[in-house]
Amino acid sequence: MGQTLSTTNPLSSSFRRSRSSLLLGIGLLIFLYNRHAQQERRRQARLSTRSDVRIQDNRNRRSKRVGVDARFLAQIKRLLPICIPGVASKEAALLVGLAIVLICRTALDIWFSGFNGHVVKAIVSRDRRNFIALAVVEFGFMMWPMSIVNNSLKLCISALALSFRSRLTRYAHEQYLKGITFYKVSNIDNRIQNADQLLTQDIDKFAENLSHLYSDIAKPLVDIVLFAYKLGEAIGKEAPFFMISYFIFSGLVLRAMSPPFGRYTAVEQKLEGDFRFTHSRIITHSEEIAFYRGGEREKGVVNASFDKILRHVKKIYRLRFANGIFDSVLVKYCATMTAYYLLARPVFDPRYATEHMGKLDADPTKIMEDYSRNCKYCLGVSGYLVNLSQAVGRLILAGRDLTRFAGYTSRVSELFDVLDDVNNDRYERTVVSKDSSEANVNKEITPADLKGRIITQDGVINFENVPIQTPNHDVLVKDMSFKVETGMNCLISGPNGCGKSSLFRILGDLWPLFDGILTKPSSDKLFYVPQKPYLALGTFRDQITYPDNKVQARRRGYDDEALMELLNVVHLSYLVEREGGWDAVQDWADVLSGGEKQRVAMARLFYHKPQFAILDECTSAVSVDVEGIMYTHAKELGITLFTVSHRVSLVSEQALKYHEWLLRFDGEGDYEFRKLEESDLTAPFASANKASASTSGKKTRHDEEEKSEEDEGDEADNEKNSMTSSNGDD
Ligand SMILES: Nc1ncnc2c1ncn2[C@@H]1O[C@H](COP(=O)(O)OP(=O)(O)OP(=O)(O)O)[C@@H](O)[C@H]1O
Repeated sequence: MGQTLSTTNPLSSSFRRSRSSLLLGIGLLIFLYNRHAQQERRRQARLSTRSDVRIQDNRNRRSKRVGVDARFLAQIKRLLPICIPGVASKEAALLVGLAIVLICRTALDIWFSGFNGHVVKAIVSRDRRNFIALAVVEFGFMMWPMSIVNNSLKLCISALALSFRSRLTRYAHEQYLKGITFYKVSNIDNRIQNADQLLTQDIDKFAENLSHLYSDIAKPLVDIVLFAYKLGEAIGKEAPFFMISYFIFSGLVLRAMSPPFGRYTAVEQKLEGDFRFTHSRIITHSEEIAFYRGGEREKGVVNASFDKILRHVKKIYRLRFANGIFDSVLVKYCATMTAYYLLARPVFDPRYATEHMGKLDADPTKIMEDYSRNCKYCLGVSGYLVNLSQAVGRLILAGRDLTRFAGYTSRVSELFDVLDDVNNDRYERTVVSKDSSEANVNKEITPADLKGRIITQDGVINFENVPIQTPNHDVLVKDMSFKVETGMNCLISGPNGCGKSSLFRILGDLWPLFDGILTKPSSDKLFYVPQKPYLALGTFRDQITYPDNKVQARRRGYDDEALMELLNVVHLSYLVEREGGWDAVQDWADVLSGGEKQRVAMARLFYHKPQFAILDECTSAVSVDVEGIMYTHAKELGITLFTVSHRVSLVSEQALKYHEWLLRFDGEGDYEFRKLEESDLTAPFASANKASASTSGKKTRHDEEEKSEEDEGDEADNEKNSMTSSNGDD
């Protein structure tokens, strides 16, 4: 029989008897709350990456302010439609599913809190039948929905994160690999320095945080409302209010007092990245380092980098130790005191109990049941007080994580902003000032700056008053005019950095056309063969047909037999057998020698049969006889050649036979374009080439260059002196 609690009530003695276990229980529940909070923190720490909240202007090293503000909301507004394209999308369905699972989870928590109380009551009152009905039958039945709901929650969150990542990554790939945006992002615009990291890790972290954020905010909110209501019913309305207020207060104090661990994590990740980089350099350049016996030197470099990490991490540990003491006192022990007070108050204060709970039951088993329901933590599912505390704790942590999430949001939306801009011919670039006393300057290129006009026409390349200007706005040649038609094979020469490659970057649409008129065939009819050819990931066949794949090659009439004919031309047919057939997949950059790579690139040129080919010192490692065969074949295919070399005299006699025109830069802003003349070839070089070609027959251009090294200085002078006119159209 229940009766109103009074100071003489026998209930007081029974309460005293169970007081020690009650105190133990409260301590346990606070400990468990704190453990949960720690687990949450650890989970979030795992989510952090090297980029984390490092939102920095890479050039100027200015830290951008990233926070939960209007800018953040605008960025979210922009990114959300990419993640959730519509109400009929898979992501919308997953969100609804997740909401349903979250509600089920809360309903089960409430059920369990009550159930737990009943079990304790059955044990305390030694009611075996009731205990078996509860602990075996009811629990045996309910464990299935509990297990299913818990795992559904994890599944929904993971599926949502994966869907978000998939949407964002595909969108980013679409933008990044559209045309040559990937080139422009790193070569013309320089707002983002590490597109690879943004496209891989940062998008992934953003998606993961976004998917968790929904459950991390929605579920605690639902829990707080429901458990506060239930707890209010059980021990009075003031209790949940008091507990929530305390957690909010402690959360705010902790937030204000904590050192900037987010920033420290970012620095740590950067140092880790630098450390990884020192090791990856050793792997990439292992051969060169081994030849130099540079192990000791490299050990110094990697150890220095590792020491920086150690120093930083030790500093973080010291700060965490000091902060942890304060954190424990405020969140763990003061919260324990608050909970003691709240749970004991109806027992000690009969007026409060009568006022808030009607009357308190005197039956000790009922008190035990109430205690269990209200606060006890059992089998991972907790009572009202623990649930409420956990919900508030999760909300506080979610608030903290929102700042980190704002960091990811900023990085991902910055990536998309830059991609958008670049795709619309808007570029921004921080230019390092030539005068060290001046600050770096920000330069912009907008569509209004691009006054040049491109006319697409087959069989001709015509530069009319085109400036050769770098993305930094450095003018290499102020005003260039020359015209090359089909069959006018042309040598391009000039000193280092004079603008030879820049000319072709403009021709290939890699760099913007600031002024003048450029008439040229469409980009697919121009082909660039660099000194170090790019070898793609894929089969041996792919190396010849790049960027076409097998199917596209077939469509162009190239089966394996036809491709073998191309290999015969460049004397590479033996490679098919050596490397295990056309479908063999290797790391081709490692497997092929320098000369083989260049010959693969020539075979690729013949496969594409462009109208014009730019040969950028691409035969330097090829034997002279094979070089001649390649030029002949190019001519037979009707490919007009632009061959780049620092000096005319360094071009082999073989190559010269196939060129009639000369475009020569003087390195000081002037150029000449005219017919190639005998006098352009200095006698010693011509004879040296002839001699080496006739004696060895297999000598490479490198060998020839070395032989003539001594004479290079004189040759350069000769060339400069032979410049007759400037800015002249032939
Ligand atoms: N992406 C870029 N942004 C800004 N400036 C660049 C860029 N690429 C090259 N430059 C600058 O343009 C100038 C001309 O470079 P370019 O590559 O055209 O020289 P080059 O004549 O081909 O030299 P080399 O014979 O050494 O290959 C150099 O001063 C170089 O620093």
